[in-house]
Amino acid sequence: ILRGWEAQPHLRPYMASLQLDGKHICGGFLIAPQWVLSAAHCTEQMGDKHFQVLLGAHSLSAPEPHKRLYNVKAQIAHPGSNIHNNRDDLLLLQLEEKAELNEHVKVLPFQREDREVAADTLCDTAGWGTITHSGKRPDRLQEVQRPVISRELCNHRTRHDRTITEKMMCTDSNKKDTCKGDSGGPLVCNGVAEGVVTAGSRVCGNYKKPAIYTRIAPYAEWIDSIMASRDG
Ligand SMILES: NCc1cccc(Nc2n[nH]c3ncnc(Nc4cccc(O)c4)c23)c1
Repeated sequence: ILRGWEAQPHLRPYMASLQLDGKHICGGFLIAPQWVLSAAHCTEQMGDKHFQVLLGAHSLSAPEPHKRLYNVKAQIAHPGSNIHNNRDDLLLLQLEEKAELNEHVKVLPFQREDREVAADTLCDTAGWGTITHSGKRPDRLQEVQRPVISRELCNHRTRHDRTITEKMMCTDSNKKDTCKGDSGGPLVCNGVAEGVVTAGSRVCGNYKKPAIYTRIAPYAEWIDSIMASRDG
């Protein structure tokens, strides 16, 4: 997160850190006691390693009472996701067991009605992604509030030039923005997860490249079918 601020500890108890060998790679969030939603592009760095999911954390390094690292029993990328574009950039992770829910670990509801979030709506996004262009990584969860921009503006020739589908949405990226390591985190509007951070052009903080999110509502049935099909 560029030009954001430290989140109030544990006020975003749905936040997950996807880690490889103890290193934060991507964000994610708890959508059910045993399921985390993230971005399919996050698996591009895995090689033959397996993610672990950190829940209940504010600091990545300090001991905290409700922090717990979960192994992943299954990880399902959306069948339409691929490395060449941002379409269907969703990843479902089934934890080895149901997360222990408490004040610091909670499920975040996601939008099921497939209706656009109005432009200028202020939404929140959070993550342990880089906080400077030089790639400085925070120890504690950061957050930022950004206004939604219309798909028409986001698709302008000088912005993302007609690559934003009706299954994506955008927020203004002037200075304050998501960045490397924030992929997979939620875009929360009025307390509901409307989108999942995707890297898009990977540019951060440049108003000419608005931040892109995979809208969740169009995928509600896919998400439900995967969760139901695995000892749901
Ligand atoms: N704002 C959109 C967005 C959301 C999530 C991730 C991203 N960026 C990135 N995702 N993956 C990446 N691998 C390498 N570099 C990256 N961005 C980068 C790095 C240094 C300076 C800078 O200005 C941008 C990214 C960008």
